[in-house]
Amino acid sequence: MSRIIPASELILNADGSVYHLHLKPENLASLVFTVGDPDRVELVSRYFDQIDFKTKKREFVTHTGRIGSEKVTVMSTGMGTDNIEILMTELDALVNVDLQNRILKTSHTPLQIVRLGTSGAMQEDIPVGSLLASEKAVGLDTLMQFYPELSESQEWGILLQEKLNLGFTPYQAAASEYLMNQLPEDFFRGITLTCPGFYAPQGRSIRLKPKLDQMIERISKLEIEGKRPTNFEMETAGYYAMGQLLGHEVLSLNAIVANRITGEFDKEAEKTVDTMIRAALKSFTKK
Ligand SMILES: O=P(O)(O)O[C@H]1O[C@H](CO)[C@@H](O)[C@H]1O
Ligand SMILES: O=c1cc[nH]c(=O)[nH]1
Repeated sequence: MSRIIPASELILNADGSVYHLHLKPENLASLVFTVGDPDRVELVSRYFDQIDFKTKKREFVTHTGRIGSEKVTVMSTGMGTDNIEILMTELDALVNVDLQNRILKTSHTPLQIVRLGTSGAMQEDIPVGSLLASEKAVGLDTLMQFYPELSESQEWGILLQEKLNLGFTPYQAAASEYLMNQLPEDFFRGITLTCPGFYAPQGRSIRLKPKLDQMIERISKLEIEGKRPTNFEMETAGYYAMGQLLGHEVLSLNAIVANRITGEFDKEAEKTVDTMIRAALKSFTKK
């Protein structure tokens, strides 16, 4: 007999929707595009042929509709891997838990989840305005301290711990090869550092000086099998790790809006994000 998940663990709203996302199973497509910024949701759904469902709770804004005959969802997550843990757990519950009876379903349904985010490059030859798919992501946050060990090798986490003298081992997880193979060649492929903050955790200094001296210089020169860390953002490692543990296909795409070596910010960031959105819709939908 399957465990009945208590009401305090799998929290449902009065209408039967999952607690934070405010979605019911029928509101979700199996292809889900995610964005950090709630205002970016409509920049994706404006390319849908029809929108059948819209909802909003906290930073989680969802539009579900169709491109041609294909059902597609776009939703926002806000910033940080703590939000990604909620997103991935509740998306998974929508397809893999019998919400009425509060038991796990006996068959597993995988989702395809594609992040459409912004990011800062840490290599000079990845200019602002370019697009990058994260092959692997290394999490400098503590989320994976609370979940089972990831099955893949953790060489980047171990190297970063050693070179930055960290008191913990960052975790590492990879993109879905299935989704990556559908992406055009003109996307850079890279090793993404997922940081638990935008300023000091990404080597930025406004009034407070980051504790890690020369962080960007130290990280950007690291190399494993001819590959170097490429970019900073705040969610990808959480997506990849949760996707791996829960059995979903996940890919993170990054519009490079900052270059941390040249000090530039993309003057046409909105255009770069739109180029990424259109490339993703073309690659992952049938139309
Ligand atoms: O543009 P989004 O998708 O929010 O992604 C990036 O931008 C935010 C920081 O400005 C972080 O969430 C980071 O991961
Ligand atoms: O430099 C950047 C740009 C966007 N998002 C980040 O997290 N970092």
